[in-house]
Amino acid sequence: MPETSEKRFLRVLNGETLSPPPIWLMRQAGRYLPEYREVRAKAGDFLTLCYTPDYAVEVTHQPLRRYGFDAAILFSDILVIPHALGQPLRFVKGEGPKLDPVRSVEELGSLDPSRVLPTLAPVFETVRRLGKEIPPATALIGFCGAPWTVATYMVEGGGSKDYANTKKWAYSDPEGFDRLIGMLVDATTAYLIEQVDAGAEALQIFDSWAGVLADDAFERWSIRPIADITRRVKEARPGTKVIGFPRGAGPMYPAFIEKTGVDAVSLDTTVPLDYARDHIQPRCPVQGNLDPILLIAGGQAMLDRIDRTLDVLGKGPFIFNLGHGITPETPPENVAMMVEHIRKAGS
Ligand SMILES: Cc1c2[nH]c(c1CCC(=O)O)Cc1[nH]c(c(CCC(=O)O)c1C)Cc1[nH]c(c(CCC(=O)O)c1C)Cc1[nH]c(c(C)c1CCC(=O)O)C2
Repeated sequence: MPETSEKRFLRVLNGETLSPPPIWLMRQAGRYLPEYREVRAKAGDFLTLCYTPDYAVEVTHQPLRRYGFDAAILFSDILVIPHALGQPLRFVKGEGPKLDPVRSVEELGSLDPSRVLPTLAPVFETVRRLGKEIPPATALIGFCGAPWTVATYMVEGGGSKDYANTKKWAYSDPEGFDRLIGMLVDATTAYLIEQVDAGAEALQIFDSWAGVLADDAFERWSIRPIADITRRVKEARPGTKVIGFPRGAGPMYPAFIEKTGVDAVSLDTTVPLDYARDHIQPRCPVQGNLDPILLIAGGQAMLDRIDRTLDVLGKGPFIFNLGHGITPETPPENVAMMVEHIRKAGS
């Protein structure tokens, strides 16, 4: 018997196969929901939303109320780590996050790891409150960005198309770049342990830009730091479940699972279902991977793909999710249709 509670999401992380599968969506709290936009307007600034437990708890609840998802994910952002290290960060409407870039070992001197946990205290308060307030059958997921993905924002100063500044630093001064990655490993490990202590029941590590690295660079800057974080969190808090999301890793998914020690992986949209069933699911429970744009299109195309996904992955440990975050253009009624269809198909 699994040693966890009966929460369906945790049972699958422990290796059980459930029909219908548990469901949650990456970025399930967000701008596609009018009630989110209302709280967002009240908070004014996005970071104020993340750092005000009253607001963050409320927006975490919103998708649960509508759809009864099997898991809640803490409302915060992967970029609170650079912000808490002291790197100036703002969210510009229509442009996404903007940071004052750090591009050398010398510039790392402006960052202060001792600020991280005190600055993030409101996030831990949000987790504590969610643990008490979410429905008893709903699991609570904590999260962080993976060091590589967070580093791309820190070095580029925001989003990027080619990650050229980050790669130039990494390739020309790998030891120096490792200092940044090491700083992120330390800060992220402490951040995740605090989330577990506050009540997070599983953790997801988002490596959204892992797929732009060649195999040796993927090994050094995606796998190795995630392995370090996973090992250290599990040593400090035995039994903690960790889900990895090496988006775009393709045929490197199996090596990622073996070498990082994560308990489950989130599959991006490009991972073929048959490949996932044959080469990934035998190694660990999987989560994914509906194209978020199919959720905008809706209709029969969406329902057909859901059926095929359930058909191929539903015979093993599987959590229904998207292959990447839900987008602001998604009609909320399509999400309702998706959830209803999955639950009907499995009952
Ligand atoms: C790369 C990344 C970020 N943030 C995140 C990632 C990894 C996952 C992924 O690849 O999608 C993760 C994230 N961001 C957010 C959450 C909250 C929890 C949830 O999933 O509901 C989570 C898990 C809230 C958010 N984070 C952000 C919003 C929108 C902010 C707003 O309301 O204006 C939300 C709801 C802002 C954000 N945050 C980030 C960007 C690039 C942006 C701007 C682009 C965008 O707006 O989608 C960085």
